[in-house]
Amino acid sequence: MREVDAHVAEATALVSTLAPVTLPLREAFGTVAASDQEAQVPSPPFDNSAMDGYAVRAAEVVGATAAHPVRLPVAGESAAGAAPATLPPASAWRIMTGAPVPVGADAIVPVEHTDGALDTVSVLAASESGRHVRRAGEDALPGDVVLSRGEVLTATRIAALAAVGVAQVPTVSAPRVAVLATGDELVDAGARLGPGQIHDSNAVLLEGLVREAGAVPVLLERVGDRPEQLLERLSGVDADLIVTTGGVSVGAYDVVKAALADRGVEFSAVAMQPGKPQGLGRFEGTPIACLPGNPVSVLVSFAVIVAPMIRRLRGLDTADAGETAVAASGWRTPQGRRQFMPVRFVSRGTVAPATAGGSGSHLIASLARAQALADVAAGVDQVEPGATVRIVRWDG
Ligand SMILES: Nc1nc2c(c(=O)[nH]1)N[C@H]1C(S)=C(S)[C@@H](COP(=O)(O)OP(=O)(O)OC[C@H]3O[C@@H](n4cnc5c(N)ncnc54)[C@H](O)[C@@H]3O)O[C@H]1N2
Ligand code: MOO
Repeated sequence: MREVDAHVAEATALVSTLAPVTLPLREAFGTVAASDQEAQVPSPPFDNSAMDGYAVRAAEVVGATAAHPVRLPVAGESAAGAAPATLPPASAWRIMTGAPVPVGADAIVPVEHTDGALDTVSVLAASESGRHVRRAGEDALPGDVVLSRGEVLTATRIAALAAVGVAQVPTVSAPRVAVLATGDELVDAGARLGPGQIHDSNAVLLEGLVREAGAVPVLLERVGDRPEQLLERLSGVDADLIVTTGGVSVGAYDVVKAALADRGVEFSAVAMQPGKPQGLGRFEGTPIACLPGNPVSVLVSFAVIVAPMIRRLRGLDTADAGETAVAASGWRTPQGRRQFMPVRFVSRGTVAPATAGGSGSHLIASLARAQALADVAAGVDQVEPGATVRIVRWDG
């Protein structure tokens, strides 16, 4: 049997990071930055008021109290969006939040600390230089790196770029991942089950997992156990990666294996449970991963093998996050195969098996509770309560 790490290394070697494209910010959500991005303008771009109130010279309101207000003529007013003004000596300037601080002013007195008058204002509290002034560049200066290469463009990062004057960004777009389920026994969700039939849950599982991993699913119409039909379905597919499920084992009707074994896909047994039978290679030049049909095996194979391929396509680091958790309850593990047990978090940092009946690879309904996988080494045959386990996730 092939070691898991060797198989994953072969899988990731099949793909390379997609060529960068430059996208306007609004189209860049979820893509990965292909280069560092620097601020083009300072943030804030100019000194501005943090409060609705009056811009003053702090030195001119020294000692102001409610009992002994300092009275200053109001020389003008500025709302957000106004051009910068100049504060004449011995006066105040009515100002709104976000408006430029007038030249000469060095403090803002909030309106609550005044009588709010429009002609001559009574200042009821002293202020100090710099109070309630948001300084130009205190957040970022031109040339500061706001986004680093390899970072995902999240809402906050896109907002930061917008603020510092970056309108478009070179990014690696979401890869297109084609998904194909196989099997004569499959019918769509909602269809009445005939004898021997089951609902196709792998196609929707993979479609969602691909999305959660930051890629775009391309759902191909399911095929039965006929190799010619499968070849026809895959021929000419426009995708960066193809993922199939089912038909890779040693059964008499293992359609994927029958169709692809002598067409550039290598089938092997990987020392993992579940997910032992696997295929990897290229179909018409496109990287392809052929996963087994059991639904839990699909989830595990995706998390362990396909998710790192998608990460590489996206230009993300494929290294493991190194997350661990403590087992709240124990479970048995198979001999000689590294186990990936679907687990749920019972509390922060503590996990228990998500599937009631152990690690059976058909327990799809129990997967609704799974939040991660616990990775248990091949040499371990029992996870004891309180043991530390490595955690594998499947999202991007
Ligand atoms: N004699 C042996 N039999 C099996 C072995 C073995 O080593 N020797 N390995 C077992 C293991 S482990 C796995 S995993 C499966 C893999 O089988 P296949 O990849 O060929 O998958 P199928 O036979 O097509 O399906 C397996 C199972 O999953 C169900 N299935 C398939 N597609 C879907 C779908 N889209 N949605 C829901 N469920 C699906 C299918 O009905 C089967 O029950 O082989 C073992 N056998
Ligand atoms: O390897 Mo199979 O995926 O155990 O059920």
